[in-house]
Amino acid sequence: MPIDPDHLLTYAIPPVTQDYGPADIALYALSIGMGQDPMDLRRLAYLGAAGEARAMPSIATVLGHPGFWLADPATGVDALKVVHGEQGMTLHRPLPPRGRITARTRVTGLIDKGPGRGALLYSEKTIANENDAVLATCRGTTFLRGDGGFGGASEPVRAPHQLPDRAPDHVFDTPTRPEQALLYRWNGDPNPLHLDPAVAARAGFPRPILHGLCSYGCAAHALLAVLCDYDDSRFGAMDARFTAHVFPGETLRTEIWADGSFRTRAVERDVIVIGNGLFQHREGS
Ligand SMILES: CCCCCCC[C@@H](O)CC(=O)SCCNC(=O)CCNC(=O)[C@H](O)C(C)(C)COP(=O)(O)OP(=O)(O)OC[C@H]1O[C@@H](n2cnc3c(N)ncnc32)[C@H](O)[C@@H]1OP(=O)(O)O
Repeated sequence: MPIDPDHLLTYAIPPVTQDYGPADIALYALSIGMGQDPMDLRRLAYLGAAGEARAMPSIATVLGHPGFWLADPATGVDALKVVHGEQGMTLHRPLPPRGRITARTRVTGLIDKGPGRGALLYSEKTIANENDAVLATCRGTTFLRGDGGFGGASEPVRAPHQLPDRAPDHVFDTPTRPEQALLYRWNGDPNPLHLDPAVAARAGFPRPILHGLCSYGCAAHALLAVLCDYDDSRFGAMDARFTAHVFPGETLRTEIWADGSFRTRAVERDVIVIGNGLFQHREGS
């Protein structure tokens, strides 16, 4: 049954209010592979190893996470075929290490790629503090592989950032662990595609794949290290496209250019898994 674009475009995703603190931000940092060097105090700052933990900027992508709402049969979406296509975020101010936030997620667009090609669902999440000041805005593209050809518009699509045509200036490796997705899911995405081999097989993968937002967090760590010297107040915005799946246990190598362009490679298979990346410093930092 084709999806009903009007229903999806107006689908009411409930707002999420969340109290978070040191345990949540440490879980997030561990689940994106931070803390593997127990001698590096700059990384360990994000785990609260010495003093209060700092919030990794990319935790904005999971704070107030609405969950895997596309699995609701009322959306009409073939949830088994859903993959995360693109992710962006802008931090308007540094995220405090603890607090109460309210996240509001809404669908902002739906693009029909045609029968057999899929559809793109654009969404936006804003995170506000108790004074209603917006801390961060997150932008997502969900690739609905099984839902093209519903008769919708094929424009406008977001143009992906073009990377420089020269070798990167820096590389930063993050080894992931075979059980990475089992830990990462506790940030709010229990999609069985990442956990259950039978579900992964039905979706067309030989084994469960890593959450896109986990790979995104690994890349954010690389950008924080290389371009911000672990100072989260300098982290402004980050946009990227998920170009191929990642298997937990692979090493993610983020290749970074001085202008903020980046991409991430799964080293063992030599496949670009995040492409078209663009990082920006916070204005004035
Ligand atoms: C906030 C949102 C939250 C969403 C959460 C969802 C729940 C999560 O638990 C799910 C996950 O985390 S899944 C894991 C992470 N994602 C992935 O592994 C997907 C990796 N990418 C792919 O498989 C393919 O690129 C694929 C399948 C994406 C596209 O592959 P192809 O079909 O081969 O694409 P191609 O033929 O090259 O291009 C078709 C048209 O689509 C555009 N496009 C390609 N990749 C895109 C992408 N990643 N995002 C957006 N658009 C994309 C192309 O430009 C092309 O457009 P056009 O026809 O206009 O040229």
